[in-house]
Amino acid sequence: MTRMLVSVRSVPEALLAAGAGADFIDLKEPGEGALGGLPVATIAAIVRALRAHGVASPVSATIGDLPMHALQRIRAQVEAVGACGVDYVKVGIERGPQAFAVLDALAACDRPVVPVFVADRGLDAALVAHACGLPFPALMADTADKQAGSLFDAVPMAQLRHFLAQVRAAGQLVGLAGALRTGDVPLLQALAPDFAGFRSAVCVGDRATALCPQRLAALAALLRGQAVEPLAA
Ligand SMILES: O=C[C@H](O)COP(=O)(O)O
Repeated sequence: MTRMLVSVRSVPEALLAAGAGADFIDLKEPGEGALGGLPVATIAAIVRALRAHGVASPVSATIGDLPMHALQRIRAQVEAVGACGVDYVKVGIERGPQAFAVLDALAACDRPVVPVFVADRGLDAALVAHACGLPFPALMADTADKQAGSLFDAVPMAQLRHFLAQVRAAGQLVGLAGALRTGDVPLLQALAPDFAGFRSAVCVGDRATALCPQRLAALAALLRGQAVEPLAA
């Protein structure tokens, strides 16, 4: 079964997502871009609060939307976020020649990094193959432009299948995200990634607004294969 990753920005949101059955709690500031970063003090506080409430689910956090040429800042931010006690540090990977060196540098970090391929212009199979040869625990695809439709609008199904097959063959976990909606669940179930990431689909309004408990519960049920009443748009 595809596990549910939910992106949250605060302690109350993190506890809400955990209570709704999120398998992965992902810490980010959705108002700051696709991989918007939270202050490290906030990340550390959320991790502490989750553990204090007995939530054992893995926690990931993003380093913010940094360009591929900012390798020093990427490294420093991976270290700072990793030191907050998260299980995974997510780093956005923009396609282009510099991305190969960034992946090499991330693989050499002492932190468990999950590269997130920014897939608005499709996935670069050579870049993915490079990441598959490095010791990352998981690889993800996501989109930057959340207004342009979902990941399934940006990347052909055949390319997504190939991505999953490549990552699985390397023994890594594979995750998909990108403005995924409840209507995309059948496509997700057809692909069966190890996990799928959500923010837009579980908010009251756009992804920068508050989490909606009803939408969270409905999505969790759908991913478990349960029938749910349609929610108002
Ligand atoms: O990592 C997952 C993302 O935060 C998903 O956000 P989104 O559903 O708005 O694309």
